[in-house]
Amino acid sequence: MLSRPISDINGVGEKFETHLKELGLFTIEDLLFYFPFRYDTYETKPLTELTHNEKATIEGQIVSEPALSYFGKRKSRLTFTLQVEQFAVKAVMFNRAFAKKQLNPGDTVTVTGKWDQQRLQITVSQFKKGESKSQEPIQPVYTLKEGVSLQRLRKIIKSAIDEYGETIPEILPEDLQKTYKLPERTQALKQMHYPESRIMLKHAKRRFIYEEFLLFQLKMQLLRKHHRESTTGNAQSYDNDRLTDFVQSLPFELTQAQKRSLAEILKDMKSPHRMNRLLQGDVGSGKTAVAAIALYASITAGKQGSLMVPTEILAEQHYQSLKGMFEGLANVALLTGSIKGKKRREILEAVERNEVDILIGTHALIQDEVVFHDLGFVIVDEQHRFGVQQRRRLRDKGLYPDVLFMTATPIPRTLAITAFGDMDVSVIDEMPAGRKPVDTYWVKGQMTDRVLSFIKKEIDQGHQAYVICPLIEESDKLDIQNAVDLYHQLAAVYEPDIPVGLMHGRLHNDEKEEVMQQFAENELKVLVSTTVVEVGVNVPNATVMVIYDAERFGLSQLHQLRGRVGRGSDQSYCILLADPKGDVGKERMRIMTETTDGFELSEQDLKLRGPGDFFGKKQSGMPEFKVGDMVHDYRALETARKDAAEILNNEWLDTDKRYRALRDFVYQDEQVVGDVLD
Ligand SMILES: Nc1ncnc2c1ncn2[C@@H]1O[C@H](COP(=O)(O)OP(=O)(O)OP(=O)(O)O)[C@@H](O)[C@H]1O
Repeated sequence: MLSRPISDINGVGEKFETHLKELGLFTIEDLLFYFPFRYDTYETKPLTELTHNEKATIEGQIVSEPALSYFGKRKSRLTFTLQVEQFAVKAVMFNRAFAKKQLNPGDTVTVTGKWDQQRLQITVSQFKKGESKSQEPIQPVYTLKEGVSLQRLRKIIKSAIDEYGETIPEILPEDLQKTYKLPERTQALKQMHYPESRIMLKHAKRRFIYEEFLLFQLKMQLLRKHHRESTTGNAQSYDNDRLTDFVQSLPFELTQAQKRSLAEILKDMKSPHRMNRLLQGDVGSGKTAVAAIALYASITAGKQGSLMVPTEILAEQHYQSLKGMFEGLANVALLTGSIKGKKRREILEAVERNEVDILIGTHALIQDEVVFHDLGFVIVDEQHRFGVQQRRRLRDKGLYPDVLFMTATPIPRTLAITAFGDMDVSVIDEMPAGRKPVDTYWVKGQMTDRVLSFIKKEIDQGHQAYVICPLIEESDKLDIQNAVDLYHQLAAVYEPDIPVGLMHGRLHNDEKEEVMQQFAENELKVLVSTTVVEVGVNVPNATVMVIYDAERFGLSQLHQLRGRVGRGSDQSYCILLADPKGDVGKERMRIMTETTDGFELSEQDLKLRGPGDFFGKKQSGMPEFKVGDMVHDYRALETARKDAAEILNNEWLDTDKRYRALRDFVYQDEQVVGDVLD
């Protein structure tokens, strides 16, 4: 019934239907669930309770003849006096000359607009004749389009409710409705469109938020379960003794959090199901170390492993460090876009012949020419930088390889459970012993000279410094110019005593490699760089991170950059040079100086920016909710997640009569039925 076309509703002709389709409304169900994005309230308050500049609704009697005047090109102003309680209020209406005829002294009107406390004046945006009691106090506001006016939309929604309202199925089982005191579905739906009171609207919203989150969580968790149970994977029987020897050969003892994450990963590897796990941890918490051990486990099981990272610098760095770690134990090779010709062919052949145990690289790894002999384990670093397609292509190069995603962006729990509800998650929430939190300062641009002498002082003590240049877009020519300029400026200050290097994305790969190598070997003391060093770069001797125009970066990015220092046991410093104009910018700087905990910081970031922005718009892949808001309605989300888990654990969805309607609804989604996942 509800899936019938919208044209079945009285008053929807062909033309109107076309306009509605442009709004994404095809069926009666689409229309019924096309909820307002906002509600305006028109409840009157006594004048004395109004605050200056508030949007207010007042009711009064017109006591002066409305006066119309014109100004500019066809602009008009209509003014009249209203008697409200014992006060004379001036009402001003712009560009509504037509209203003069409708408004007469003695009339009672209800006007809504911006309230000016000092002048006892209201700038009217809406008016209605008659007392406020006769008006609807809460007005829904919908997204509209040309050809679809508010009145017309409301009219057909009303017809749809009248005609089809009773056929809307209740999908939540009674016990859940009772537990959370949720109104019944049809009733709630009516309230969403025609709210009778604030409180009834609140309950209606609560119901739909919960319903939306529960359905989402059920689908995500079903996908995960499905993935675990039905996909054949490889039970990798790794050699425990060799693995233990390897772990013991590392120059440090693993933290408890590293051990826990490793155990979770190894358990997945041993099981016949395919691993689909996210390893997250703060910058420098030792994720790469865990990943390396897991890769080694896979090798002892006779498989090949592969590590895909987002930048060439990072690929090179991982290659160098893994080569060192696996000296005499495994063959490690590097494949990036800049390795060409004969060398490339040799590497590819070696990979195919199983002479390479671990292949590290950028997205060059997913090209068709790369053929593995037996790929058993895939690690994808900074996974949100790769598109879903890219990740899938790498995974498909093996026969059901285990997949581990790593991210150094500590994802707030709120987001993790929604965005990655289909993955298992391991968290490294502990820093290696001996780390000192990075001291972070926010200074104004005019203090640059003092910052430069501070850098010198640290370098005199044998340390190194990064100076990050004001840019956001690596591809922007102007920004590269910024980096080059800053480099010349600093070279003029420091050289020849202190060698300064320059790094940016437009450098030739050989040059990049060379600069990084020189910095890693302490030949360069200061590295002026764009954000290419943002992820993963590991030079523990660097203790200073200076960020120019820090207000131009988001909190997560600042935190990533700061994570390049404080990687050894020496005290490190992060200096944010910033003159933020707006409050959000100032707030960001303040948060940075107050916390070094990446998880806390990203929660704050989420609040400042909103979830849509968190991963960058394009790659976000974040679910969009119609009624719920992940940040604001966090508790509902958490509750829904737990309830979904309980429903699935008890198999109520499949076996319990009370859950039948919910089950039908969940299984309507093709994603849940098919084997789609990434
Ligand atoms: N348990 C540990 N104890 C001491 N040092 C450790 C430990 N684990 C890793 N390290 C060292 O800490 C540094 C950071 O580790 P690693 O590169 O693995 O972190 P990461 O989480 O991958 O960092 P990022 O997110 O910045 O890429 C490295 O120099 C590494 O050798």
